[in-house]
Amino acid sequence: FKRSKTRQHHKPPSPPGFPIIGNLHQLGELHHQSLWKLSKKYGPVMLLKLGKVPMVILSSSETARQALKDHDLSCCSRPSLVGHRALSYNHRDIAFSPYNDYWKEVRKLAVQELFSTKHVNSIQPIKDEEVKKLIDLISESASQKTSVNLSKEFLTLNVSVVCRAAFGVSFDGSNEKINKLIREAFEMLGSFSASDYNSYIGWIIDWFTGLQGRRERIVRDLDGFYEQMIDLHNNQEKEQGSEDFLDMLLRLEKEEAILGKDKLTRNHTKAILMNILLGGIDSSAITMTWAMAELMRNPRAMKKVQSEIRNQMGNKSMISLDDVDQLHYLKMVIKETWRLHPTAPLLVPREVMSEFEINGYTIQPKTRLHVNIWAIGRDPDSWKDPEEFLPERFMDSNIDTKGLNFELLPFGSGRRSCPAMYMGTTMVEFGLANLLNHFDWNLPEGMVVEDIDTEESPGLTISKKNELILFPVKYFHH
Ligand code: HEM
Repeated sequence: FKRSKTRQHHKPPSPPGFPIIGNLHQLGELHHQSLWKLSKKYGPVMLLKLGKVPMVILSSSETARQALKDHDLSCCSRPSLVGHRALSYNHRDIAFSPYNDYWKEVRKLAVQELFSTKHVNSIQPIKDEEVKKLIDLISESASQKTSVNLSKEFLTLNVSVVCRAAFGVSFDGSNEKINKLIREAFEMLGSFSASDYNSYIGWIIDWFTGLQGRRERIVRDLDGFYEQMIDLHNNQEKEQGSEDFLDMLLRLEKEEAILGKDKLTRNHTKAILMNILLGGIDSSAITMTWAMAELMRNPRAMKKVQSEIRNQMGNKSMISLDDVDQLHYLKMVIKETWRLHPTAPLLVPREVMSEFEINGYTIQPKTRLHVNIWAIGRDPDSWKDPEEFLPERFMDSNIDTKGLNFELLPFGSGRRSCPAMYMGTTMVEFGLANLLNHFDWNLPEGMVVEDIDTEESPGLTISKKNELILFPVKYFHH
């Protein structure tokens, strides 16, 4: 008895659940918030049962470090979830692929060809043009004294940049449909599907709640969109040396290239397009919207960031990527935005491959693992006055967002961290710097600072639920 007891696994604490559903009912609409509340009672390593599936939630920087650094290799696979599977053509993408040779090679290819500093800098002219277009559009609103829906405009800006940069395709004027499709896809990806927790009756529940139908429609619409992009591509005359990322994928497809053990097919190409489309557009747009919302809620920080930009840039009509490097307060504003509003609050779920321990608790293979970076950003052990938006907290600190400071992980950490950190960060910094330079921003008539809410809409990524609508006033340098 003594021997069997010492061999017993030490399970993390769990909130009590119900038979069959386990803790599913405790997830609420905004999972990260419900899990944050539960973690205050059950601690930074918590085990939940979703149906039969064990899920561990880590809610402190220290436990995140243990998982993502010390045991990264034991937990860097992804679970096979119904929604992810459908959107990724059976995990043929980068983000939802399990840890295998295909994933290693396709990620390496994307890092070299698309996300490298060299490539990101080479697409700067596209960003310049698209940001200029947005400035012109907002200037028009300023002169007409009409409002601008920043949530929508940031999404449109990022659709244009990403589609032009990665696929060489412009969708001027037809972005509305894509914007909606992307948002719906993320909501679907973040919703917990019953089929993932009960393989016998789950699909009936999903069918009954309409999730299955919605999923099928989104997958069909996105597929149509990729086809459209590929067609446009095939019909374009390309000059030599002007191959973009999609050209390269189509070429590799033709050459029947092998990545890991997989021969690259049309479905692989589409799955990779999905990652770029969903990963690339939504996250930057969401961050830009939250940053503007927080600056509007904190006029002192708004004044300070605008003074920095305007004093340092003089009357430059366009702030370049190099200029942005000198804008230290702007960078602090963006870090503070990511602390309070991380794009993917629970990161992308991981799956444990081999047993390891965190804080003395055993984490078993096949467990789903989430790191609640939303909770970590509000942890009073890591942050003083965590609810306050205070960019100055980064003034004398070395904390950055590259995945080595576990109290701030907007891009995750370890093998599965975001491969497009540089691309995402530069997009956010560049876009915000220019808009803050060119315009002052007012609230709609009758609205006061306290009326700007921070309600979130659910999903794998959390956008601002109520759109941010502001009145621009053109700023002229004296
Ligand atoms: C502000 C911008 C961005 C933020 C905050 C962000 C955040 C994240 C996060 C939190 C993850 C999951 C990390 C984990 O599970 O540990 C991730 C993964 C990923 N992101 Fe980003 N991202 C951004 C921009 C982009 C862009 C521009 C692209 C592509 C064009 C992109 C493509 C990806 C891909 C492919 C993965 C999956 C990596 C893997 O599983 O190996 N992201 N991102």
